[in-house]
Amino acid sequence: MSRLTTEPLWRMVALARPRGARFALGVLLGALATASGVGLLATAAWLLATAATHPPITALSVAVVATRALGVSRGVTRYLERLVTHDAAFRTLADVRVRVYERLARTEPIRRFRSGDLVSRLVNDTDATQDLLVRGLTPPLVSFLVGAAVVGLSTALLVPGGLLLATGLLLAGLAVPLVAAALGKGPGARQAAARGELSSSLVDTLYGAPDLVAYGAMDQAVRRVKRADGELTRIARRDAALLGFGAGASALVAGLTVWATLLLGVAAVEDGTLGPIPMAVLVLTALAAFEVVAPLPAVAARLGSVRASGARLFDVLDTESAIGGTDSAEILPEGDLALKVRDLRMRYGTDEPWALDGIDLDLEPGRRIAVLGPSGAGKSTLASVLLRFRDPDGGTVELGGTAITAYPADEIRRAISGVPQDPHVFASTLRENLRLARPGCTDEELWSVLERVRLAEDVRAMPSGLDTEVGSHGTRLSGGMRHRLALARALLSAPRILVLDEPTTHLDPETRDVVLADLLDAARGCATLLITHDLTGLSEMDRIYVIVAGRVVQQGSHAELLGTEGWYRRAHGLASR
Ligand SMILES: Nc1ncnc2c1ncn2[C@@H]1O[C@H](COP(=O)(O)OP(=O)(O)OP(=O)(O)O)[C@@H](O)[C@H]1O
Repeated sequence: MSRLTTEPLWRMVALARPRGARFALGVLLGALATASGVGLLATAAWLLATAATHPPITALSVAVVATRALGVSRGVTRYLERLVTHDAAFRTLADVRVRVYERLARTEPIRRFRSGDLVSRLVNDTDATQDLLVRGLTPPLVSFLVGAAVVGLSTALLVPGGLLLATGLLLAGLAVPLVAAALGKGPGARQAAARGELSSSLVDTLYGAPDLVAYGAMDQAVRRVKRADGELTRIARRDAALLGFGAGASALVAGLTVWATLLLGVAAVEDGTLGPIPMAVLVLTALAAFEVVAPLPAVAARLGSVRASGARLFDVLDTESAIGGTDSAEILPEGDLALKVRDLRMRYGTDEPWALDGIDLDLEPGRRIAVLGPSGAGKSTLASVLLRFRDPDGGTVELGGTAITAYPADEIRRAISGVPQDPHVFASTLRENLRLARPGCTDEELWSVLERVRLAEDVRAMPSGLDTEVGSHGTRLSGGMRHRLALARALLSAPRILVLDEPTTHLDPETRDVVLADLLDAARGCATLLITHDLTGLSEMDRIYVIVAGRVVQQGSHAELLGTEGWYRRAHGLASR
């Protein structure tokens, strides 16, 4: 890739390409608005200077009308410019957000990023794109177009005046912004990362508060938040100082140029090379011309931080998808589907050991199987391959006789639903948490599925029933209720295969037995794959696969395995025979 195509600023601008026509219209309207402003002052200067010579009123009427027209056009075109560029920028922002979310959905939950930092990337760094497009793209183009026109007009009036104005505009519109950009580069580059650090340390502290208090580590965590906040405040102060420098330097150049133009003009009037009226126009046009370049130093000072935000945004967008076939439009056949896994191999990197090292297993419609194994055996990895969060590195996984990699991930997840170890419950009502799986479903269907997972009685006892707010992460529900809710949600999506990944792992032993029995009961009739490291509920399974270090070391029914020498018997505390 060339340097241009890897430069974050350029890539951010390129994101707006589909909205190119709207941005071009925005530049045109911006140029008209700014030109109207300059024209208004130039016409007003002519009008005032001419009026001072007491001409007949008819000599002024065209200029009076022009002043009015330019005043109106300045307001209207500025309004339209804002409307068009913001509309184009917000549309681009929406496109970018969708791309970021799609990337996150395709990548196995992005473990590289801490949650607070990821939120900062999604919100602040994505917003920087809008900042660049609205403030960093249109104003420089408008300044260039209108600046050139004003210099042309001034040169036509008085050549040295035009040259002086060109020099002043280049200083205020190019040299000052370049200095501001150079000074802002370092702090700007640190700003986005500092915002991410503050956000993640805050999120960690808030979510980990009970543990931090329990271990007496709260002070340390708060100090970390304060440090991150202090760094961000220092950067913000430098940013403000830089903005002040840019505005001050620009105003100084503008003032000096206008004074110099005035002196030049007076000399030219004395020489007789310029009339007094054009002299007034020349000076006031020079004053107006600096309004054209006024926004540029502030834009340049922010480029460093916008660039760093862009780099963080593309860090997410460039994350390799862990799965292929995302463009496929294949549809799964209706009806029951058999799952067939053959010689499945998967590892997390070419230098990593095999997490799955040749797994074979079968799940026929309506049957129930368990995958049992110690921690680190590869059970969750198997679930993530089945749910298409990752692709196999070898072997096949077939659903209804076709490899799952031939289907888009969403299609597979329509057929295979999972209840993860730690199901996420959204800070909303029970109804909304359930309807996530099937948006149009009726209350009757919700109650029916709640009955199935034995949650209906608890929900009826709540004063607001289905409208009960469950709190952030479902904190107002017990662990067992959260798992039942997650299963209800999975069942609502009417899956053909249900993957229960250690569904009761965080519960106490007694609750675990009851919840698991209820979950299996509720899932009756649906092909079920139970992933577990404990021995609860295994006698209910049609077949049990024991996995150790990514390989199936034993398989059979509960009774068969108990009767066979090996891992399963030992795990049940039975001595060798
Ligand atoms: N995202 C990852 N990146 C690198 N290695 C990973 C990743 N996830 C898991 N592993 C490794 O793959 C192997 C299998 O892990 P996996 O989580 O599938 O085991 P598990 O049987 O589900 O364990 P547990 O019961 O503790 O959840 C382990 O050696 C683990 O360290």
